This record gives sequence, structure tokens and C-alpha cells, in this order.
Amino acid sequence: MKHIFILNPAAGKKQASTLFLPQIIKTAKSMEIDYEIHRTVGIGDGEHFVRSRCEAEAESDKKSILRFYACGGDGTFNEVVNGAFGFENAEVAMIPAGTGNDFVRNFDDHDAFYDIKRQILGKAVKVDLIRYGNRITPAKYGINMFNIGLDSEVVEKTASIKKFLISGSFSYALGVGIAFMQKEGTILSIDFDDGVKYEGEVLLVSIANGGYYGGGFKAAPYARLDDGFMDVSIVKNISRSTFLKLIGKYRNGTYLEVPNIEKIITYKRCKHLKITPKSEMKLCTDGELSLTGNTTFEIIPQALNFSVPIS
Ligand SMILES: Nc1ncnc2c1ncn2[C@@H]1O[C@H](COP(=O)(O)OP(=O)(O)OP(=O)(O)O)[C@@H](O)[C@H]1O
Repeated sequence: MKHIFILNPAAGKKQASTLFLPQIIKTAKSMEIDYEIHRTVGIGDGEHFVRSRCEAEAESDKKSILRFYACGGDGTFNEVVNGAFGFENAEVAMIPAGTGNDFVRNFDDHDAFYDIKRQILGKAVKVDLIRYGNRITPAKYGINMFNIGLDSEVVEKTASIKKFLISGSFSYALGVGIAFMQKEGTILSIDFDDGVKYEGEVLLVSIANGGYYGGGFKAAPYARLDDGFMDVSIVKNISRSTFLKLIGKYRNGTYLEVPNIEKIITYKRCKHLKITPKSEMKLCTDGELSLTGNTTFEIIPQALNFSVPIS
């Protein structure tokens, strides 16, 4: 197996190279593994690099397993995932060096992800991906969560303030506050694969493979990475004071236990759905923002080999 570490120098507050590079080199040398380090040079480089390496390996005689460690945040990981998708001999891994680092929150032994030796000794499991796109944009993949509405506004605001703040979750909380004061609801319709249609003005929508986003908000408490379903949470455009009363429970994933919650939040599981916004919508994919129109989402079960560090 070849171990390839993809470092994003722009992720998080401290550079991934400062945080992890010495540990990566020391551990890789002491374990005598075949390894390589790539520093990304800009947006899209991680995806392009991983795909090129996979294509070259597929054409070579050796066809050994390539394990790509995304050393950065959820955006870096998303790029590595998109580069590796479709290549059977590729594995992906995640070394959290970003701001939110939400993907690794799906695993009980959170600490293991920060230990390079345990990462190198990791074992691959199959996880689902969510394919999304429309007639204009080619299909891409999300591994953790998509967010629409307030959340996308929050990502915009958080990006501009996180550099000055200590913790990712605190910068997110402040981003929520600022975005919440400014944002009207988003008007859209959602067609689920069981024929149910949701129409209206929403505060936020989450389409989830993993459970967490925004530095620890458990928006999809029942989501699992390998269950073959997307978990969809739709919050109506409720008043600001109602949302603020709910936000603690929304953060810790217990909001579905609130009496009569179904009057303001719809929570559904599905394999396919289509979102039609009244106008363009801001879509946040694994923490990265884009502007889009009608978009379909489809679960791709067991789509990727993800290496889980040993406990
Ligand atoms: N050399 C680079 N310079 C600037 N941006 C880069 C570079 N390499 C990668 N990027 C981009 O940096 C962006 C942010 O990365 P990432 O999401 O991993 O970090 P983060 O936002 O700090 O963490 P999180 O998403 O977990 O909150 C991604 O869109 C990625 O494409």
C-alpha cells in the first residue's frame, strides 16, 4: 500500500503542516511505510491530484492500493473523496486539521483521528456518498452534509470571522447570530422518492449522510454513513425567538424529542430527492458554498473505502 498525505495549508487556524507534518514524517519513517506528501496549491488541487494518481495507478501493472489522507478540514476531505470516487484500489482517510472537522464526529473514537500511527494502521470500511447535480452541472459527491438556507448564510459569515476566533464552534455560533438577524426564509419545494412533496418557506434544510456540521451541530441525529439513506431535516421559517429557544437542542441533536416539533420540523429519510428553489439557492456541500438552481440528490450506497484509524 502507498500512503499519500494531502496537506491543505489554508485549512483551519494553524496550518496543517505545522500541526501534523512532523508527526507524519517521523511516524512514516519509523514504520517504514511507502509514503508521499502533497501540499495543495489552491481550490480543486486536492481533487485533481487524487484523481490523477488513481488514473495513473489504474493504468500501471502494479495496481497497488493508494490510501489518501486528507489533512485539512471537511472541504479538503470532500475534494479527496471526489478525486478517489470510482477507483476500487483507492482508500480515503481524514486527519482533522480544519475549522469544523465535522466528518470525524461521526466516529466514537474521535481522538484516534489525530494519531498518525493509528491512522496508518487503519482499516477500510465502505461508506455511502450522496451524488448531486443537475442538467447543467456535472454530478459531484458529498460525504457528510448539504445545507441550504440559514446555514449557507452562516458559512459565508463564519468564513469571514473564523480567523479571529478561538474555536470553530464559537465562530459558527456567532455566524449563526449575524446571519439570523439578516436572513429571510428560502422558498423552495422538495420532492421525495416516496411521492411526498414539501413546499414552502424554510429557515434551513439539511441533507445528511453524516450527522454533524458547523463545528458540532448534530442536525441529523439518526444519520449513519453506511445505512443506504439520506436523512433530511427541514426547518420551517419560524420566528427568530422560536429558533433561538430551540438552538441548544438543535446543536446536541435532541430537537426531535421536543413535543409537537413536527409542526415546525420535518425529518425524513430517503434515497432520492429533488429540490426546486424559487430562485437560485446557496448550497453548502461539506462546508463549501456554491450557487445553484434545481438540484437532485441520490444516495450511492457503499460507494467508497474509508480508512478508520484503529482504537
Ligand atoms: N493552497 C491553498 N490555498 C487556498 N485554499 C486552498 C488551498 N488548498 C486547498 N484550498 C481550499 O481551502 C478550502 C478550505 O479548506 P477546508 O474546508 O479543508 O478547511 P476549513 O474550512 O478550515 O475546515 P472545515 O471545512 O472543517 O471547517 C477548500 O475549499 C480548499 O479547496
